[in-house]
Amino acid sequence: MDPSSLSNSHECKVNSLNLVLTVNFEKSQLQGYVEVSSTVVKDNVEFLILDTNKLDVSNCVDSTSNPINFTLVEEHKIFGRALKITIPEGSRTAGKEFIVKVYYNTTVDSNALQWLSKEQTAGKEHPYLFSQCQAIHARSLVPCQDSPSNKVKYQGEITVPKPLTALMSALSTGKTEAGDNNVFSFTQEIPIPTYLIAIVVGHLESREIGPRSKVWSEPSMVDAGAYEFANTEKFIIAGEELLTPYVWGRFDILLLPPSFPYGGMENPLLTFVTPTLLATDRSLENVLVHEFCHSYSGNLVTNKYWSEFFLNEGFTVFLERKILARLYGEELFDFEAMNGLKHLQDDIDLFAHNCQSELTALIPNLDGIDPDDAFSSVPYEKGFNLLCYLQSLVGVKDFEAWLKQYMIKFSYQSIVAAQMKEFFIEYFTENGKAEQIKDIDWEGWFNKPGMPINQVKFVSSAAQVAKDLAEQTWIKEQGVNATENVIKSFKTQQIILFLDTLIHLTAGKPLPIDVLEKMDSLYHFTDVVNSEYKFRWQTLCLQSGVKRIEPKVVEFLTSQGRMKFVRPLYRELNKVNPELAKSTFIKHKSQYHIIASKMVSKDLGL
Ligand SMILES: CC/C=C\C/C=C\C[C@@H](O)/C=C/C=C/C=C\[C@@H](O)CCCC(=O)O
Ligand SMILES: [Zn+2]
Repeated sequence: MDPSSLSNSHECKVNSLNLVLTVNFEKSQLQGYVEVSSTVVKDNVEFLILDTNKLDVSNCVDSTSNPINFTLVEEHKIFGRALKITIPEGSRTAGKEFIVKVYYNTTVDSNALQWLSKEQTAGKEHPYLFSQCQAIHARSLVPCQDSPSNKVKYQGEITVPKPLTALMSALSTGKTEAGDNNVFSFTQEIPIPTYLIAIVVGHLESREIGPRSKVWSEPSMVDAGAYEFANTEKFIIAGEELLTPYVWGRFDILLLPPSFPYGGMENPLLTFVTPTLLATDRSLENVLVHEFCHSYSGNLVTNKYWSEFFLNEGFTVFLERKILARLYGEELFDFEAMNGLKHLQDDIDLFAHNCQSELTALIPNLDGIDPDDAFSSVPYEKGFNLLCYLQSLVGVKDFEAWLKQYMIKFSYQSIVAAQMKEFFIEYFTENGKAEQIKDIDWEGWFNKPGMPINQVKFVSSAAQVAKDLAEQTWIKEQGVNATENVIKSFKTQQIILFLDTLIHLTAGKPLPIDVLEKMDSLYHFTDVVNSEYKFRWQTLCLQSGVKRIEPKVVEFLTSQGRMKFVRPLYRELNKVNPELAKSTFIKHKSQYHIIASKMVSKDLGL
């Protein structure tokens, strides 16, 4: 049973959802109904139980519009309200189909949705709506069995005011006119977990960037997006070579407004990405590779429960780095791995500081815990390190062969780590490698908090050069002999590692202000476009007490809402200037996504 869901797919399993909704921008509401088709799993099951959160449910009817009894159970603070729908007596037999139409509206408190006024968009002429359902927010978009353990097909019929366009994480099947509105139709024929249901409505335009890919965004950003993500087809081909043919058909990209709270979200057929990836030189395309890799790990082979999130993210980071290494040189794999370890250590330290070290286990206990509160780099980087360790035992070639078989075996399923472990042992025992894998401490890997228990050594000379520049030239020598030359030859990822190393090594012992000023006069970090540099540079400056950076920090904090940037930066600003941090957040709170706003509020102790 999924501790993050109140639903009962083990008794009555939902197979498909048909969302028939009108988008009402005046009220910031989706209005309409969902037709839920389910199969009764056991005899004598009285109820179909769906998750809802902050939804107004008005009625339940059968296919001939006869009313069906329902009750909304008292609200759980984290998991919302269970909707108990009475299954008619004649259908309470295992194998029987049960279809119910649930009439409902979303509310302004629906976590999954962000409604932007026209002033909050780039074009300033039309309002905009987008969703973010991972991990447990689909229930605030549509009544559903909101657990990754259950996969559903879905259809959508979305009515939007002209001239806006609606898109979903599904195939577009048509558009019809209805007076002042357009009705867009969609179908997702591959069963997916509900966290992958997605919708966007806005003034959208698209550009072809490959034989199966388009970039969508507001008109003013679409060319920049098309340039930035031009390598998409190369990633798809590399993924198909490493794994199996891409089954989803299209891989389109939606470039969102700046308040999108994540780098990217792997909504099938329509990956959502933040505009903070627009570095103008394609240097942040690794996020796109990451989202593409979720087409396999996550979207085909899905974690059954959120506690097993590393099956989605650890595998995806591993695939992402494999593909990047194939395209841009093998050393990149170790380079990224070294950088990842640093982030892992930072997050483990942060959880320890907050007395929550148990959440740094690869499979943490999430009973009663909001998955958003447990989110960190642990499932990403520790999961990645587990796979590197397993690969080191059996060799790269055989491990890659296993990975392909793993995808084939578990595609279209939701699984737990024990199934992955069992298949690994079975596969390598049959392939003559029982001896190599006999001492794996699975229990320690899965359940022990903290850093990985068996650390694979990563080697990268490019990483060493970046670290040397930080350690030797700037920390030891305080920049006395620094010139602008060395960094000129650096790739983006080296500059990021350089800045990360400085942040890491100067924690508690910040660089003097004049040293940072000299660095800025040589490297011009204050005015960079690249969001990854900006975030790290501003962090360093705040830690050293560079006062002049504060207005720049406020500008960055209020011009985008990606949690990876805004949460740590607000925390840093709060340490040196709590008044500015709090007043900035309070003033701009409404422009952030609800999830981001909730997390920053907690971080600032508001
Ligand atoms: C161990 C269990 C922890 C968490 C459970 C699952 C989901 C957490 C929830 O907060 C949703 C996360 C969504 C993430 C989407 C995209 C990320 O990969 C982006 C990473 C950060 C960034 O680049 O901005
Ligand atoms: Zn991911």
